[in-house]
Amino acid sequence: MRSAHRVETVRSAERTLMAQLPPGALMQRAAAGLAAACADALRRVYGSRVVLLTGSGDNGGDTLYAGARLARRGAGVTAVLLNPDRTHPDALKALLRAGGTTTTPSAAAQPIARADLVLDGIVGIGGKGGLRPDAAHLAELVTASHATVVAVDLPSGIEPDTGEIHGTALRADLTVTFGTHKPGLLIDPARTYAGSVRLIDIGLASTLPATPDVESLQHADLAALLPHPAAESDKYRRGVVGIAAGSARYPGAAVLAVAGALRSGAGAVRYVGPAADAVLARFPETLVSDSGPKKAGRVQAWVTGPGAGDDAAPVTEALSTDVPVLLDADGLRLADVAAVRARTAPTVMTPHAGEAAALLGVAREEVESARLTAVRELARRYDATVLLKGSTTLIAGPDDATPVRVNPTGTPWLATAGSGDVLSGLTGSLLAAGLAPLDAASAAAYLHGLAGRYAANGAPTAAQDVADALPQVWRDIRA
Ligand SMILES: NC(=O)C1=CN([C@@H]2O[C@H](COP(=O)(O)OP(=O)(O)OC[C@H]3O[C@@H](n4cnc5c(N)ncnc54)[C@H](OP(=O)(O)O)[C@@H]3O)[C@@H](O)[C@H]2O)[C@@H](O)CC1
Ligand SMILES: Nc1ncnc2c1ncn2[C@@H]1O[C@H](COP(=O)(O)OP(=O)(O)O)[C@@H](O)[C@H]1O
Ligand SMILES: [K+]
Repeated sequence: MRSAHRVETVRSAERTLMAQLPPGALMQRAAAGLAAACADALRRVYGSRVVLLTGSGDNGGDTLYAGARLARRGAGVTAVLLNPDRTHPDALKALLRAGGTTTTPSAAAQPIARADLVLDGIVGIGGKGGLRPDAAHLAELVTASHATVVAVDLPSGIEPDTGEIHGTALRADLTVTFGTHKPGLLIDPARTYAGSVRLIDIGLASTLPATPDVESLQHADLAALLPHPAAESDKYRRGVVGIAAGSARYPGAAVLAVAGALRSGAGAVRYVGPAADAVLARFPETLVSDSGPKKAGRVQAWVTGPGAGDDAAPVTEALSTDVPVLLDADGLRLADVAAVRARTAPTVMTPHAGEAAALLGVAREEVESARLTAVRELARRYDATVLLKGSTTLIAGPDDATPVRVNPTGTPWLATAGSGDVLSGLTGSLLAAGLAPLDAASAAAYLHGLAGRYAANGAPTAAQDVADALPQVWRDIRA
């Protein structure tokens, strides 16, 4: 599991750790890790040209100490001081002793244009809001240069706790972060500003709380979560997933939801709705029932909503059962908030940003720019597990104390019609297999993202191909 902690939590853990160590020890650990990462990025340090964008806080201090280490190895290092009077004094002395030089923001254009490497030490976890004008000007010069950009702790200008960006932020190729990930490094829009992220161990794990604020499943977590049939399994023990989806107008949504469910570990898939012929033509193994969800026979989880059009009946009926329900697409609009809140079994909702915006009564852009706030608010309002789809898929449980999950595997190739229907069936299958709602939804997002990558393999793909790639993803994870 990859963990991320909010600034307040990081600060408190740092205080506890610092009290156990000699003064400055943490900053030296950070600077040593940062210098090593920069050396890797440069490949050859001796003779390279390095520019340090230096703010007046400890983020600037880390940067100057790392610059001193690079200067001692033969790099030509120039520090651009945004606030010369308030620059970290000891770190500045160390740089100058190592042979580094300083300059002002107004004279920074030439050194930045000639740099091989730029370190962004303008602001770290002490930042608020977008970059101020002089720092924003430096960010423009960096964007126009060919230098590799390494952000120190975070790309300056992003909101560390949420991944929001208000104004200008600096775009990095690599972010070297200290002690723990910060939520903003994992969540869009800020995530794309961070480039690849390298975590430096400064000993903080010993003082951070065990429960992070945000977390992200990794391969090993998936391998442990995926259901696997045992010797005594039968189709009911493996889980029967019910799909109440599709309409005469949108039969394809039902077919794709069934496709996702069949390839995700359920022992059987039951279908109810007007698209039975289309479903059977493609998947003869589906159990089709003429009645609604309540009378369809044994089912351990229902998926409802994809392609439903305006028919609220199957949605309402599925919600009235006492098994987990996945609500997607039209189902989100057709479901009554009070009915969802009143359920005793879990509900998982899977809106994209547009659907989430409609449910929250805000503009789509508001959801996209503040994903963490939106997913938490929906989970709270509906007392449900909410999976917010998009460039970074987030999953929140109804309880605020539970970390929000961020899916690390997504790919923009998944932005293709019907891929969300595959995800619904997939999630339903994992719910039917007995996974807890947060695990089912985050494991499904993980599998779906990888299946999108496998299916696309660098070229356009379609939703059916994503479903077809699921078994190979499954095999690779279990291997
Ligand atoms: N604590 C530790 O043990 C360890 C901490 N470590 C490091 O310390 C960093 C945190 O340092 P920090 O607390 O000094 O804050 P920091 O991020 O440098 O920012 C403060 C400066 O930014 C400025 N500023 C603010 N907003 C701005 C904006 N929008 N645009 C432009 N400027 C803005 C603000 O200006 P002011 O408001 O004071 O005028 C002030 O000068 C952390 O990220 C990590 O790198 C590591 O060494 C490991 C051990
Ligand atoms: N830019 C993106 N990057 C990664 N994944 C994306 C992106 N855009 C969309 N997706 C994913 O593609 C899927 C699209 O689902 P959805 O919007 O419901 O489409 P549909 O309704 O056509 O099935 C979701 O899993 C979503 O997370
Ligand atoms: K920074």
